[in-house]
Amino acid sequence: MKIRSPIVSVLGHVDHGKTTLLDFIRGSTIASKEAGGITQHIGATEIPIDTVENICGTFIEKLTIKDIIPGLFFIDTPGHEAFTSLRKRGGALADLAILVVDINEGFKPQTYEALNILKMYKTPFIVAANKMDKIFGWEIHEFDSFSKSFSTQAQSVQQELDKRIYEIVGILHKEGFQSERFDRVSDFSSQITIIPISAKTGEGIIELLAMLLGLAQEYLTEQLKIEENSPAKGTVLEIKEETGLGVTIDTIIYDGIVKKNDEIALMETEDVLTTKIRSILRPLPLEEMRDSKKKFKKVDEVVAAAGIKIVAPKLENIVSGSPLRVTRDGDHVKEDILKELEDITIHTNDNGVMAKADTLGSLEALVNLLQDMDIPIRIAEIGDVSRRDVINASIVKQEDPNHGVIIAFNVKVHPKAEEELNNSDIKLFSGNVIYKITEDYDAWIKEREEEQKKKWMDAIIKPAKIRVIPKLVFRQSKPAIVGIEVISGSIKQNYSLMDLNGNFVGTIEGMQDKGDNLPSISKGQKIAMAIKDAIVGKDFEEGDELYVDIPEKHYKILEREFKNKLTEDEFQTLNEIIEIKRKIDPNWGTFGLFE
Ligand SMILES: Nc1nc2c(ncn2[C@@H]2O[C@H](COP(=O)(O)OP(=O)(O)OP(=O)(O)O)[C@@H](O)[C@H]2O)c(=O)[nH]1
Repeated sequence: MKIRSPIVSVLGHVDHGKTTLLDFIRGSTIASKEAGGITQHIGATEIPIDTVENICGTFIEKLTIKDIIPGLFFIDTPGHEAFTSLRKRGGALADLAILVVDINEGFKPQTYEALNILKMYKTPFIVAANKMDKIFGWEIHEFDSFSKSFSTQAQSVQQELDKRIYEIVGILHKEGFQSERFDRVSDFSSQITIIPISAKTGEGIIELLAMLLGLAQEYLTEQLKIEENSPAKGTVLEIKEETGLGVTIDTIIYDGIVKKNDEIALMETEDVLTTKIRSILRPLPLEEMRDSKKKFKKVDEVVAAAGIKIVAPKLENIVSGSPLRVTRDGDHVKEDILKELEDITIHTNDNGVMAKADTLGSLEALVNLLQDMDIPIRIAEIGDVSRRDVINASIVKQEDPNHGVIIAFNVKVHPKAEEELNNSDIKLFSGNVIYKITEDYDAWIKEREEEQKKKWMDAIIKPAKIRVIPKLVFRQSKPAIVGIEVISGSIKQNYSLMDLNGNFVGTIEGMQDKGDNLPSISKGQKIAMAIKDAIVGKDFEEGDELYVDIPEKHYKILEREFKNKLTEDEFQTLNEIIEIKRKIDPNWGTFGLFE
């Protein structure tokens, strides 16, 4: 058994300072050479524990974990990519996370997204409230601890900082987390720690590093134990073509050992690949890299945690985020990986949306989110949007218009697919903020439902009443043409009319005002109406009030869906119509048991 370094990922909204923070941590440690500096990995930087101790001094005296872990392993890919591509089965690859929030801007869309990812994977995290040096009046004390620097600030500056911290506390509370500024936290296992920092001046970095160690001690002692001699497990960060080497994979190994000539299993878009490692490459230390063109050193074996470049045949179709497993005779690694691929990509719905994402991890995040929203998924795939995807969506759309769409996260659209999209009415929801994409989709569905309702509403015969104006009979019959006034509601051609006793009077053949044909009329309008099949003096008289005859089915839909959309006088007229109808059939418009 060996204890490995905790893997730490940095997340946050664009420009809130993730890269600057990582650079600062790296830079300050490169500067302190006497402490042994840092180890470069592919996609990661390891800060040896001696260095962390040197920086933090008395801040970590009480922690015992510093005596057993080799260091802190920071993942260099900042942002949500780090999380969505850096996964291991059923969880995030990162053991800990730093959620960077610009203290002056607060939470932004990608901050929420990062928080959701942390929730999904249940990753312990701290909040770095960055750019505190930008608070008006802040006096910079480079590299100082937060506590020291804060104590020298003017009272108004201190108050302003706290005000902003409490805004973050408020938001986190809404998101289901208790949180506090780190020096006021009473229970580290239930409260999220907020550390005000400046990634630019280095203020507060001491506490940030100390707190990461504290968290590691609180949560991770078991998780960090690895078996040095077990076959390695890792995650593919990136697939890269390198001159002279061909296609290579940048990989983080989080457990076990990997050796040259080992057989490894990896995931392709639709299958599992096994291949043999030709060489393992590690980046050279920073100074050596500057002097020579060579960036890597060949090594024979590597033990977790490590970031390495692997050279092997047939790596062209590996997906980023793929698990990497060293295989040994007779184990089930291949089946395991295939099962994992199926868990994420196979969906049994005949009708459902098409989900596309760039990496396995981002596809998993997208699939999870869609499932949480009860959106059925027909196909989930890694890769850019292709013409075939658009055609597939069109097929679904014929059956199920709401789900004949493509929801694409962090991928491109092939020119052929673009063309196909332009020529069809398939909707593409795409972008690089997952929950913004799903929100847009949701909004679109709601809009469609409203439109649909409006169409229904228009098609439904609604309550209305007219009065036949005396002395305005233009024709007695075939059709009867009389002057009328609409007393309530609105009326369209082809509506049927009934009298006060529910007797059928005739069907409206046409409506005219000053020679213009009118498709519909509404309350207050006086017009000439042609009524088919009716005879004035027999079916109705001058001065009569006539009602629109509402079919029972329409009434039921009105009652169920649109009652609140009726105007007051329409509502009154509806009640009169019900009364008339029920004089003939007491059960008219009542709902049966199975409706
Ligand atoms: N004043 C001040 N500026 C900062 C601080 N941290 C970052 N910045 C500046 O903010 C800008 C964005 O910082 P980055 O580190 O690139 O932000 P990021 O979150 O990595 O952004 P992406 O990599 O694009 O997602 C840069 O101009 C930084 O110099 C800070 O603590 N104080």
